[in-house]
Amino acid sequence: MNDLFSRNAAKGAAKPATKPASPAPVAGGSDYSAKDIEVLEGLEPVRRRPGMYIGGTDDNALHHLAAEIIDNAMDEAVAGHADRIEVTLEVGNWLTVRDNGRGIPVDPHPKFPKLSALEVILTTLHSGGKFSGKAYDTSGGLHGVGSSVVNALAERMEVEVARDRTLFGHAFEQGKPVQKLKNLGAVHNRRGTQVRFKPDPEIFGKQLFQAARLHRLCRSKAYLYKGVEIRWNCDPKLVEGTDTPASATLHFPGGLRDFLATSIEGRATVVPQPWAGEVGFAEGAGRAEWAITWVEQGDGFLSTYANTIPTPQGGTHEAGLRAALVKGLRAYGELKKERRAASVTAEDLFGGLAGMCSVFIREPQFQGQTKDKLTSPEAARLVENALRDHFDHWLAGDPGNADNLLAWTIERAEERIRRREQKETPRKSATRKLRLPGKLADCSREGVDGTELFLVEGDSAGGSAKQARDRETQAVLPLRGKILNVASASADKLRQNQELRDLIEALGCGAGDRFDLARLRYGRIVIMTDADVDGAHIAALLMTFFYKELPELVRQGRLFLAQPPLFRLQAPGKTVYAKDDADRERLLKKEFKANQKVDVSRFKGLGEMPPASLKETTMDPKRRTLLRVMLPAEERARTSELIEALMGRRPELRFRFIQENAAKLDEESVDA
Ligand SMILES: Nc1ncnc2c1ncn2[C@@H]1O[C@H](COP(=O)(O)OP(=O)(O)OP(=O)(O)O)[C@@H](O)[C@H]1O
Ligand SMILES: [Mg+2]
Ligand SMILES: [Mg+2]
Repeated sequence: MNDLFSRNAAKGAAKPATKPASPAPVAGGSDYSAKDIEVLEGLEPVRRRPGMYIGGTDDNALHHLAAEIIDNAMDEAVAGHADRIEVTLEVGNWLTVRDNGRGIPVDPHPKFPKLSALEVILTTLHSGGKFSGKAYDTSGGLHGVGSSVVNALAERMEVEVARDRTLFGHAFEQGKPVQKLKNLGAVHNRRGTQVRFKPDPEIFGKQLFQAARLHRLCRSKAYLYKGVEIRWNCDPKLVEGTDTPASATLHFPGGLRDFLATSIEGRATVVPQPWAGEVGFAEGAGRAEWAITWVEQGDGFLSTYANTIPTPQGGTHEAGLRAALVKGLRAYGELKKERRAASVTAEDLFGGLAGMCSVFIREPQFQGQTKDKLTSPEAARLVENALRDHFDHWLAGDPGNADNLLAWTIERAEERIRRREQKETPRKSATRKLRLPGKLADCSREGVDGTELFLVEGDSAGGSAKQARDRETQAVLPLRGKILNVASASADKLRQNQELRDLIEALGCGAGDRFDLARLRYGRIVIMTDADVDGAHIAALLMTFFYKELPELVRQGRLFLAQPPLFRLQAPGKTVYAKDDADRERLLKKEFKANQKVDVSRFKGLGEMPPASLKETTMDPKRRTLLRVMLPAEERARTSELIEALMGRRPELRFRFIQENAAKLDEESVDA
């Protein structure tokens, strides 16, 4: 090690050097000098600043420890030296990872002859066999940091290496060796490395490894590399009452194609078969594997990996994929003489994309030790070139597929352009002169895009909704009492109704003949009434009002129904919400154990729901489901007739209108 950087050298040098040169301390100043500069040695920096190495000390950071050790075993497998990895989680937060690879070298290290290579690897940062590319070809490890960081942050770590028919053992606590490397005698039928460790509660507090999360990690690793079998095991107590298996053999010769199939199970896709394949890069620079499709509704996802390391923040490989797809689709559009294809952007094509892309490259560069993003510059070009060709062939080979995808993407592009135009009519300038009803709690965002108006029943529900909302984008208008039955009321009578006048004022777009969609002040209008018969009636009345007075707003898909739950089911450590009786029975069976005591409460109204629950279940765009209210084309002509029939004379039919028609007509779940 370099003496210049050792702590004592720094201290020794500091004293004589600073005295003569340091000026007299000024008032309030400090005497800040070289003696204040610390140089941490060995693994101390890891314990002092875990964030730099594992991104923090939270749940993600904790699980990153497991990923580091599993990644090392995967590197050994991908290099062709191991084909089996066993991952075992015990009660007490002990995790064991064992592979049948070459085993970490245990011979004395040339640079530190008194230490085994194993000890050097585990007690020094930047020690490893992946710097030169001689021992590994396309490894996920590259810094020589991972296993030593885990060791530093473990209360105890026990390593066993089986090499040349001999078993060796070593043990560490908080990164410090507590014994010498031991020869544990002869072994047969065993080779490879086993690392067993327990994260240090001094660093991670009471946080524990979660079986579900580790199982998922193992599963994705097995999908990413067909040449490995991962045996997952955990104490059955840790997965009681959950979907996670206590043991599983994970081996997927179908690779990413199968991974995608299980990940989108049951969702309708734009193309019947995914675009999937595998291709080597030019000049043996590595390879890529991918499986990609597009979901018709809701958001998609894109998971990218480099040398089996997940890269949630994307990076250069993802940029290459984007470029290949966007350029490929535009070129196809040109070929088909579809002018509108030129306006397609990555956003349009990737919003509903669902898929995975995994690359294996030499000497990858990542951002930081958590490796959330690939930064190797050459990856963009390698991926784009290799995938572009393949994508072009796929499009040309199945015009049915390709035309579907093109039409779907163009539709999204046009929707995006429309949204942008709306946004350019700024909210406040267009509406400043408007009178707004006093009880409207408006949102603060300028512009219409992304904003919502919630129509709620009564002041107490209004109060809850105001606390539960996102002030920036969500406005709340409480409507008092039953609004008029609009189907049988005359236009004059309608205009006199205070509640409806307030509603039209808040919307800003006028009604009837004076309706102008461009002046609508919100992106979405959401009817949020109690989950009972009265609530359904009010919702039906409001929907009728919109059909009659602002039909264009409905036609444009701007009207929605919120879906508040009716029941809360609670047991220690678990809360779920049910939307009706059937749902409650289903959840009781599915979510809780047979003999468990579950506290079931029924919400009398939204006003009774704690704002946090209302937010979580009904209002938060990330977690709720909304129903879009729309009439299918063939029903549109009959709209007024239909409404007369349901709302005019026969009140007993009212509830059916919302229950059946609203559910089966063109509504779709959004935000899901
Ligand atoms: N399961 C294993 N089998 C064989 N060798 C291993 C194993 N685990 C670790 N090693 C050796 O120990 C070295 C150090 O591992 P460590 O995780 O600290 O760093 P790295 O994998 O090289 O890089 P990174 O810090 O990016 O993970 C590796 O380069 C490899 O030579
Ligand atoms: Mg590593
Ligand atoms: Mg190391």
